[in-house]
Amino acid sequence: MQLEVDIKGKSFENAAGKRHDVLDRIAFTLSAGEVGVVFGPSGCGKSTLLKILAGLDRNYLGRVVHSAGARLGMVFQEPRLLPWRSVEENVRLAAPDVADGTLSTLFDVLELSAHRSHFPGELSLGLARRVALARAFAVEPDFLILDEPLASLDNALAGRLRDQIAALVASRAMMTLLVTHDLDDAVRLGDRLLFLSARPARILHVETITTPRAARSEQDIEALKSRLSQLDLANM
Ligand SMILES: Nc1ncnc2c1ncn2[C@@H]1O[C@H](COP(=O)(O)OP(=O)(O)OP(=O)(O)O)[C@@H](O)[C@H]1O
Repeated sequence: MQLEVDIKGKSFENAAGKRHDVLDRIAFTLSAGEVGVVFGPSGCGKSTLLKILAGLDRNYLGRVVHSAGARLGMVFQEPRLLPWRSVEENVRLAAPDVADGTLSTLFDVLELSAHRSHFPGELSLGLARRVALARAFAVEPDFLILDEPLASLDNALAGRLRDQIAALVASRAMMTLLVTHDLDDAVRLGDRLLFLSARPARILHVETITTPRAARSEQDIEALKSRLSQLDLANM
């Protein structure tokens, strides 16, 4: 299972017909079992890139090749749950064939077991994000896209959710692509970090982390962060 991305450009037109270039050349591959992290300044085109990779936007130059039949799981910045359906129904609607055991394990890992019958309006943002993650994983995806899954959560909650995501990602050999603004999350979760430029986004630097996620010590993480934060990305 592999994703091959070779985007040569993406632009939008404003109401006056003026072209607005959002993506420049973006080429990379991602294999099953790998977590790619897209890291870039606000507004550089990350969500636009994810929409293209998810097949939601086909209006771009270049090509994106997925393996035939690849199942996609996607978690947006906003959890997008159906408000009139319970937590469990939200997940089952997306994954009607999910086995009861798989669902219980997922709810267990994401600490959602006590919330199965709650409705989205009763959930905090952190809980709603976990439901959106459960829904994406219940589909047993081959390609998982996570758009800033830890944004707007306090440090303790974000840390717990990051560990839960790491556990879920390790449980299935899929391709994962995660967008984040946070270098710490990037080096803790990613195998390949794609550093994007300001708009129109192009890849400035690719960092491949060879130490497996579970074997990365705090010292490794700090050393990596310190080296990456010294990259002169503005002048690449
Ligand atoms: N449908 C659209 N029509 C016109 N312009 C758009 C559209 N979608 C996005 N843009 C523009 O494309 C640029 C990149 O937006 P995008 O949301 O992809 O950036 P981002 O890197 O995900 O931002 P953030 O980090 O703030 O989430 C912005 O200038 C935005 O205004």
